[in-house]
Amino acid sequence: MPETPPAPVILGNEPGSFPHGVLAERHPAVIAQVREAFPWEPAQHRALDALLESCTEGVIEPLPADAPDRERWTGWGMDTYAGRSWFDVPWLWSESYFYRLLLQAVGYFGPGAWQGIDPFRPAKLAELDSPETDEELAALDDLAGLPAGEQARALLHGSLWGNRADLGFRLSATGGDTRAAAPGLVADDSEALWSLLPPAGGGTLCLVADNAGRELVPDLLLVAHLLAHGHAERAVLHVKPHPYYVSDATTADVVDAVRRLTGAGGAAAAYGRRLWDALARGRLTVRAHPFFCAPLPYADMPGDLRAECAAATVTVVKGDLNYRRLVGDRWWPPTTPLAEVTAHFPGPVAALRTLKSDVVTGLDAGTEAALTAAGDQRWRTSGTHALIQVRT
Ligand SMILES: O=P(O)(O)OC[C@@]1(O)O[C@H](CO)[C@@H](O)[C@@H]1O
Repeated sequence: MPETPPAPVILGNEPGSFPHGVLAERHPAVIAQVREAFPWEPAQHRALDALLESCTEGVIEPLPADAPDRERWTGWGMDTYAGRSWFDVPWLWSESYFYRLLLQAVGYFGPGAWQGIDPFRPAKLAELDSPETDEELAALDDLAGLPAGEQARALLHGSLWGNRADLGFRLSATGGDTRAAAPGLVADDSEALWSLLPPAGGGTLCLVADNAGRELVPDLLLVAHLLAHGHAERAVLHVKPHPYYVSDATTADVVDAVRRLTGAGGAAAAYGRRLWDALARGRLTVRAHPFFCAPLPYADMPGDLRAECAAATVTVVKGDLNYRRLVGDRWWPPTTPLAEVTAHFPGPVAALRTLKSDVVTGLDAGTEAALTAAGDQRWRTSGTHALIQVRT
């Protein structure tokens, strides 16, 4: 296969670009949201003030000497980027580091009384308790009467479009209208995914989760179905080791989601009980590897995680950020073959993602031409389009 030379890494330093808007507008909005979410103490308010000033006008500061993960961040490039503007370093790196410093500001890593308090939890719980979630769970009663194959396809699409319900995405003007009509698939390799996961096929599914709440619930429903119908004998759900990108799922969010299901009526409760049972029997495992909050592409995955993905029948990566990390956060021409940019990945991999950043690969030439003909490039970032891509 011909090698495509690596495209330029995306930075946030071009005013008017989507990445620049995230750094200049979304991050201040996230700080404002966090500030209002809890009755913080003066030291936390001062730290949030300092972070706001740093991330908009200042430079990247290293973690404090006693930060528990300082060494890890040194290995992830902190010394290289310290002292530089947030806008001039790889966008993926500055976004990740922003969330790390936000947790620092509110005392998440301790020591102290605020250790382990998730600053995004009120927003996540509000979403989980929303009437929209009620409606989505009630719809499961209608699904129950359909043949298993149709249920599987509906649940796959539920998981895919669940990625639109992204709390961080709703915070800034640079995001699109998440209720926009006429969503479209720009690539659909779902048949390849089903051939990797046939009914009664056994094997292990790795699912790299993205957002909590209205994305994690359909992800869990899909996993419950795949386990119940033997598409996988075992599933490993990879979540974030700590709060990240506003709504990313942690273990606590998995617990909240499963309890939300078991506490609901009808078919939803049956899914919840299946998941509860699968966890108890070791058929479903939750993992929170530190690399899932790393500011690096999956090409740099450490050996233990590589081995896990290599042993899986398929690894399904959810959402926009995981896609950026899978293919590399670069200005790829959209027709760059997916097989080339995912050649590093240690086993079959599937991406389920709504498009919320500029990165896209693996489009066929006709699709790209039709999308770009309109002149409006918002299909890349507005969350109105989605893809199911598979590299076997
Ligand atoms: O991974 P997710 O939840 O689908 O999306 C994450 C996201 O909202 O955050 C980034 C900007 O902060 C973009 O990559 C994307 O729009």
